[in-house]
Amino acid sequence: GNQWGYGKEDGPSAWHRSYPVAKGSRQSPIDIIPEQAFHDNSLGPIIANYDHCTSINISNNGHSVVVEFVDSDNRSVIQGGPLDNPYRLKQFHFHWGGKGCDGSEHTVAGYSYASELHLVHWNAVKYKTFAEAATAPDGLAVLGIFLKTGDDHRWLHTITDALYMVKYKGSVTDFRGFNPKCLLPSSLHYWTYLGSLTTPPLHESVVWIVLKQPIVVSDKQMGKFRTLLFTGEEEEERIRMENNFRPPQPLQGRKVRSSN
Ligand SMILES: CCCCCNS(=O)(=O)c1cc(S(N)(=O)=O)ccc1C(=O)O
Ligand SMILES: [Zn+2]
Repeated sequence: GNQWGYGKEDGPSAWHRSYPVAKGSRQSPIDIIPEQAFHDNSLGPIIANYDHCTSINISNNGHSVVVEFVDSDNRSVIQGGPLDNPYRLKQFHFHWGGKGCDGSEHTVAGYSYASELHLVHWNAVKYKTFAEAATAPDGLAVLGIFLKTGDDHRWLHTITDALYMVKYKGSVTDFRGFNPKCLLPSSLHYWTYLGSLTTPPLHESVVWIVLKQPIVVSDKQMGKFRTLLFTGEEEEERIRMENNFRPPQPLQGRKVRSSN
C-alpha cells in the first residue's frame, strides 16, 4: 500500500522509491534566502476572504492534524499576489518538531521555525475537482505560515483544545465555525515560488505563498500537538506524532519572488 511516514525506514529519504517525483525539478519545501529573492513590484497583495468559510471537521490522518472546509463554492478563497484567479480553501494542517526541536518545512536562510501551518486552496476556475487540480501545475495554492514560540496564541486554543478528540490516526470529530483568518499574522508580505506537495504523492502542482511574518504560539500549545499519535487506537505500538516535516529540497534554478 501507500504507507509512507516520517520514520527512518519510511521517511522523506525513502519516499522516492514509491514517488519518483520526489527527485523532481520543483519539489518543496525549500530554504528561502531573502537576499536572493527577486523583489517583484508587479506582485500585488494577497487577499484571503475567509469570512464566509465553513469548517466541517478536524481529523488525524496519521501524518498531521487537518481541519477541512466546505469547498463546493467560492465562499472562502485566496486571491491576488501571484494568483490569476481565486483559489478555494479546502483544508489546513500543521507540521512540527519534537520537544525543543524545530519542525517547519520551509526554512529562512537556514533558520527553522517551531512549526508551519499550511492552508491548502485549489483552482476551481480551471479544474472541476480538487483531485484534478492537485495534479495540475497551477492547480493548488498553499499559504504557509511560520509558528514561533513565545506567548500563548489567543485563538490557537480552539484547535489545541480539540486535539485530545483526534489523538489516534483515523479519528475525526465535528469542528464547526472556525475561521482561520484568526491564524494570520498582521502582515501578509510573502515569498512565492512554484513547488510541490511536501508529502506523497508530492505532485508538482503548488503555487507556494509563504508569509514572512510568523505567528507566536506558546510552548504549551506546541506540546499539545505532540500528544497526537501517528498510530491508530487499535495498534499496539503508540508512536508520538512529531517531526512530521520534510526537509528543504534542491531549488533547481527556481526563482523565489518577494512581495514588497
Ligand atoms: C489527490 C491527491 C491530493 C493529495 C494532497 N492533499 S492536500 O490536502 O493537498 C495535502 C497537502 C499537503 S502540503 N504539506 O500542503 O503539501 C500535505 C498533506 C495533504 C493531505 O493530503 O492531507
Ligand atoms: Zn503541509
